[in-house]
Amino acid sequence: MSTAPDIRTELDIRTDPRDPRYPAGPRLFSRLLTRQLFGTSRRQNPAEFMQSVARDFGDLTHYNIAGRHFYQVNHPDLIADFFTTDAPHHHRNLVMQRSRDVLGHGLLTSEEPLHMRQRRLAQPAFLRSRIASYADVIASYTNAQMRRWSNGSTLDLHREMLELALRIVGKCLFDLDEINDLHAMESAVSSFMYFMPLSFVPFSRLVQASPLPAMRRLRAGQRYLDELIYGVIAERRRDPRDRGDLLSMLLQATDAEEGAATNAAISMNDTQLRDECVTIILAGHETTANALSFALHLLAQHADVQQRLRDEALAVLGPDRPVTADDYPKLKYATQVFAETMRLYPPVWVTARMCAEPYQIAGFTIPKGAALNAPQYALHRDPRWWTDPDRFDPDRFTDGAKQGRPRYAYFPFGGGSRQCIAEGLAWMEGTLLLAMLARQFRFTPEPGAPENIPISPSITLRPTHGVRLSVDRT
Ligand code: HEM
Repeated sequence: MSTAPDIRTELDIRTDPRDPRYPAGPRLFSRLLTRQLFGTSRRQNPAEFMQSVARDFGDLTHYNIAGRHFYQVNHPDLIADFFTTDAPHHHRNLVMQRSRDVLGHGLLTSEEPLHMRQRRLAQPAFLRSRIASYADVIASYTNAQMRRWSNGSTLDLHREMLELALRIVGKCLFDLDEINDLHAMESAVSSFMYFMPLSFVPFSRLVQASPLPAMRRLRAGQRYLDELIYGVIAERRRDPRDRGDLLSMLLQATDAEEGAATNAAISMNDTQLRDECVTIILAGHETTANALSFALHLLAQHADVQQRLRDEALAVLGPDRPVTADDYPKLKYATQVFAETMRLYPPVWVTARMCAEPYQIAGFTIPKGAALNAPQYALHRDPRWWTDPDRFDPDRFTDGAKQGRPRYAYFPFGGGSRQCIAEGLAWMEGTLLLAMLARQFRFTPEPGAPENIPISPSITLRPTHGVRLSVDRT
């Protein structure tokens, strides 16, 4: 996707009237009390909370939770700084730091300079030429999944998309034709996702070592994935042919920059490979599945958009030919639908960091240890950049429409040196999959289903109760 030009606009920065050292923000205790006493509004989820803070207090906001400083940046210019000039002052946030217990030191959790080195090594696996071959995987696995759907049935499409995305990542990463034990893999991955927000609570290490069922599942999941991944790595070391998958690329990767100093090729050891594989499974599975599930929900709610998507899919792909990577750039409307879905329901709904050393934003000093949030959810629904922001309208993403917005009014894949390494793959996967699904099936909501789907913002943004739709062959 081409990006919008850099348009800079005036910032709305306000000072806290009670303490000029801080930017304005809500007093959480009084807010909570008012709500308890007067029931002034329904309970907000964290994504809606950040959206309301941005709306009520300006472009840089501050609040205290349990004695900890939180700063939230709500303007595209500040988001641009967050990802570029301010990034050297940041560490990974607390959740990512504690997630090293299960993820190790992969791309998501590592700090510089390790992160940069690993990124250099992993980058070739995600180049355009390489990911083109994954289109065949996407096509055949999507066809296989659709064959299991009986005409006229009602399905939880969120479950279906989670399963499909996991099969696709298993094949693209390891060339696993059939994940032997999909259930074990799913439960390992979901126990990890369950653990990540928990890592925020005090004494989480004690909780993790406890005999609680969820923690037992976490440890079993860790053992299962370790066995699987180390097994595949050992087999590949014995027979290092290129299988065309991500792991082959990671195994071949050598760091010329570091190697130059020692005159030897530097590559990843088994632990680093394991950490990157677990990271890719986790980062590549739920994000994609959630985006696709929300897209299907929106398509079911908007029959006109669904029909336009189907018309394009039939025009580009014909009625039954398998898709290829060459189809991807021609499926312009499908890409717009995927883009607009991630505007309304960004799978990564907030980018969080921790302040590593004091620095200034808009004249305010950010103290060491403060939490920093750049909320995709709030920026993507800010009426300054999006007219009628809650309306689903894929035409916001025509080339012309994109020109009028600042680069960081929209950032589902983050930015700067930590921008999603697989962004190209994710766009291709989302676009091809949506076109294939709309070509074959019509999706309709269950009678009485709410138009606004309940959401759960945790590590990723999920549909709280899944996405139940009826599926009919076209
Ligand atoms: C719609 C799908 C996806 C979305 C919305 C998404 C979003 C993101 C975002 C926002 C980040 C940056 C996080 C941060 O700044 O802290 C990120 C990082 C990452 N993503 Fe994705 N992602 C998607 C799909 C994938 C896929 C398919 C893979 C792998 C196959 C993947 C692998 C990664 C990795 C390894 C990182 C860490 C990069 C680094 O720190 O250098 N993602 N993703």
